[in-house]
Amino acid sequence: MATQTVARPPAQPKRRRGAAFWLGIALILAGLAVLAYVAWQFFGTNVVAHQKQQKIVERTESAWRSQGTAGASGTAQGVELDGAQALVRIPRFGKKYVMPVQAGVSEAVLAEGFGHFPGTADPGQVGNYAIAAHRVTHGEPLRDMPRLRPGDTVVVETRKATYTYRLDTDPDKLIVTFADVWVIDRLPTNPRGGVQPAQRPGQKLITLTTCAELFHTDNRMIVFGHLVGTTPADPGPGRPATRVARMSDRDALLDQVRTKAVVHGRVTLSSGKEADYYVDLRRITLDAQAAPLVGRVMLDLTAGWEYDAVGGLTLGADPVATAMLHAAAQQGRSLDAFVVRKEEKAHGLQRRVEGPDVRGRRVLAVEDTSTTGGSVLTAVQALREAGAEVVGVAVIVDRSTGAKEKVEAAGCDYLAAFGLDELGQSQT
Ligand SMILES: O=P(O)(O)OC[C@H]1O[C@H](OP(=O)(O)OP(=O)(O)O)[C@H](O)[C@@H]1O
Ligand SMILES: O=C(O)c1cc(=O)[nH]c(=O)[nH]1
Repeated sequence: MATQTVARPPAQPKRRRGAAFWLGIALILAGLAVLAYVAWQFFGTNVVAHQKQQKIVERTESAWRSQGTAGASGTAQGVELDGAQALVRIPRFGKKYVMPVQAGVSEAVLAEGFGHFPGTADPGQVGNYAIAAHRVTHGEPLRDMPRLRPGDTVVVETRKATYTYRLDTDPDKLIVTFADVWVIDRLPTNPRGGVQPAQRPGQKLITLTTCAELFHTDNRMIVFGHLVGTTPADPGPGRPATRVARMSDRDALLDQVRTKAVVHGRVTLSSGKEADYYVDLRRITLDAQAAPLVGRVMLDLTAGWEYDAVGGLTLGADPVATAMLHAAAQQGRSLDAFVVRKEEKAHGLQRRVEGPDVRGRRVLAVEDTSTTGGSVLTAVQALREAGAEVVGVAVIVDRSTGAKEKVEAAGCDYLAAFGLDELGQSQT
């Protein structure tokens, strides 16, 4: 059988790869390395940081449980060996949100959660407890900082106590450069005269700082708040109960409102609307046990505002204002009260706003409950006509039926000590 042979093609001369080829490969590899680095920074560090932060939280809680309030601890490079200095919870960020706080603001500390600015107050102390955290990368503890609102709480737990701070400012309204260190001063005073805490010495403040934008920036977003409650920690197993857990004023007042003031049944409201429940806060503001709590809680709620007289539309506002007057006096602070009549008095001095003159003064308008906001806005209008500057509106219970929006549309900030959710009511 004849065999066929296939002629082999002539061997190709080997092509030599030029410098341009290798340069291209090097650039691609460098590009991939940069991409990998960016991906690591933006995603990888988050995964690792979350795991690390959770471990620190667990270690901290277990150390506090086993050693009690007097437990021993040591530090290395500012970081407690047996866990964090404190744990921060921010209810607006969800029930599961808990982050460790460690001493200093070095990269190593901030990679593990919050850092506590050296030289600033400790939690619960007079002065300014100033803490910082990343907005992107390393677990992103403050990614959602712009969602925080005045009135939100920040809860700081230490081995010895739990401190509840209430935020007074809007993070979107204060962006500073990294060189603006006044924000962590004992009593921060804005050199440009903008957003700042109330300028009263002796307050217990908190400052949260993070990056102002999601990508690299030297600007910082800032929010200020003040202490509204302290609950000493349980001393731990086998330790003498020298201090027992005590309800905060706010919790005690909420308990009083829930048990004494909420009445179920069909009612017609002041606005003429109908509802399935009524919050009769006169049963609170005129109650021997609850009224002193009203004074302290409302002062705490509005500690971020500067005013020297308080009152509102008679009758609901009257005992709220006098409770605040007495609570302020107990704290060594001078606070006048006033009453806004529903109509100008036809005889006597024919005044609409009774009490010390409010002309030219910064005043707070209060209310026991707000439904439509109509009553408190009547007071705001009368106060403005009387020459007062209304710094804000504060109510004990907000029924979540549009009062906040209406008051804000009239140019006043609005704060409520309790919302509908805390009373366990739905919106009718
Ligand atoms: O936000 P609004 O829709 O205005 O409703 C709230 C108002 O209703 C209640 O007072 P009410 O009118 O019953 O009068 P009183 O204070 O004289 O009892 C309450 O004390 C508020 O003042
Ligand atoms: O809207 C109102 O009139 C109103 C509601 C409420 O819960 N409590 C109250 O005193 N007034």
